[in-house]
Amino acid sequence: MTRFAIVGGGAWGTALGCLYARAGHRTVLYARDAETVAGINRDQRNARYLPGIELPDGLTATSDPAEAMDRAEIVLFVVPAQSLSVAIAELGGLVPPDALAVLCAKGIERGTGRFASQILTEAMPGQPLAVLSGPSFAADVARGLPTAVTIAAGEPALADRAARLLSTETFRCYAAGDVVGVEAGGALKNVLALAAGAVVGRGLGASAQAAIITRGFVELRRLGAALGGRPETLTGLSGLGDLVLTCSSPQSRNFAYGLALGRGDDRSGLKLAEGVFTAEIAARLAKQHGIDAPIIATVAAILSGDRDVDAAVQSLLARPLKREFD
Ligand SMILES: NC(=O)C1=CN([C@@H]2O[C@H](COP(=O)(O)OP(=O)(O)OC[C@H]3O[C@@H](n4cnc5c(N)ncnc54)[C@H](OP(=O)(O)O)[C@@H]3O)[C@@H](O)[C@H]2O)C=CC1
Ligand SMILES: O=C(CO)COP(=O)(O)O
Repeated sequence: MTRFAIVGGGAWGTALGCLYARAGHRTVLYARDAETVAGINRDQRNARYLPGIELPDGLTATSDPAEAMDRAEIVLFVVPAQSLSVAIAELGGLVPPDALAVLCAKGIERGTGRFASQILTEAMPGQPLAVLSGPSFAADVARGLPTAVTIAAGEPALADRAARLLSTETFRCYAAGDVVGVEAGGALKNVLALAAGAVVGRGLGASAQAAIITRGFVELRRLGAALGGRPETLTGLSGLGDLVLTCSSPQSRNFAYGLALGRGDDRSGLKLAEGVFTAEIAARLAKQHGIDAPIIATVAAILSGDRDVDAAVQSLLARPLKREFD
C-alpha cells in the first residue's frame, strides 16, 4: 500500500483518486471547495466535476491540506496549468521532502511559458518529480476502463519506479526520460483539439478533420522538438496518442469547446478547456523559436477575436503551396 495525496478535486483528480483507492492505496484528496469534500465523503460522489460515477469507499477528501499530505509518499498535483503556481505556493511546504510529486496538468503557464515541471522545480528544488500524461479521459479512468499513459522523470530509475507505483491493472504506465517532450505533447494537443472541434463544428467534414489533425501533428512535433522534446516522445502516448483521442471525441472538453466555436454557440458555460489558455503562449513560443505553426497561430487568433472561423479556414487554405516534409 502506498500513501497518495491528490491536490485538486476536479474531474481528473477525482478519477485518479478512484483509480488508486480501488487499487487498495491510502488515497486522500485535497479540495478547497467544502461542498466537493462533503459530496465525496458523504455521498461517494463528485456531482460537480464527475457526475454519474460512484466513488469507491477508500477515497476520502479533506479541505485540510496538512491532513492530505500527512506522510504522503506520492503527491499528485491535479489542478489546471494556470493554477499550479498558486497551488504549489500554498501547499508546497507541506509536501514531505522525499515524496514523489506527480504533475498531471496539461498546459503552459501563460505569463511565463513554463511547463509544470519548471514551475515545481523552481518552487521546490530537489523534490523528486514525474510528469503523467497520455490518452485518459477522467470518466473512462474513473469507470475502470483501460488505457496506457506515459510517466516521465529526469532519471531513468525514478521514471521506472514511478511507472511501477502508478500502474494498476487498468492503467498501464510507460516510463520515459523526456519530461519536456511529454509535457509539450500534453499541452499542444489541447490547442489542436480546439482546431479539430472547430472544423467539425463548422461542418467542414471528416476529410478536413483528418487533415487538420495530421498537419497539427506536424506542428506539435516541430514545436515540441524546439522546446527540447525528443522526436520519438512526440509520437508516443502523450503526443500522438492523446492528440488522436482529444481531436476525435466530443467527450474531450477541448474538442467540445472547438465544436462550439465552429458552430458559433455560446461558450460561457463550458467546462475547463486548457487549450484556450495555452494557445496564445504556444503561438508566441513558436514565433520565438522560428517555428512555422499556422494552425496553432490560427487558433490563438480566433480565440483573441482577431479572426472568425471562416476567415481562418480561408487563410490556412490560401497559404503558398509547399512540400509536405521539409
Ligand atoms: N479531465 C480529464 O479527463 C483530464 C484532465 N487532465 C488535466 O488535469 C488538469 C486538471 O483538469 P481537471 O481536473 O479535469 O479540471 P477541472 O476543471 O475538472 O477541475 C479543476 C480542479 O482544480 C481545483 N483548483 C484550481 N485551482 C486550485 C488551487 N489553487 N488549489 C487547489 N485546487 C485548485 C478546482 O477547485 P475549485 O472547484 O475550488 O475551483 C477544481 O477542483 C488539467 O490541466 C487537465 O488538462 C489530464 C488528463 C485527463
Ligand atoms: O487530456 C485529456 C484526455 O487525455 C482530457 O482532454 P480534455 O481536457 O479535452 O477533456
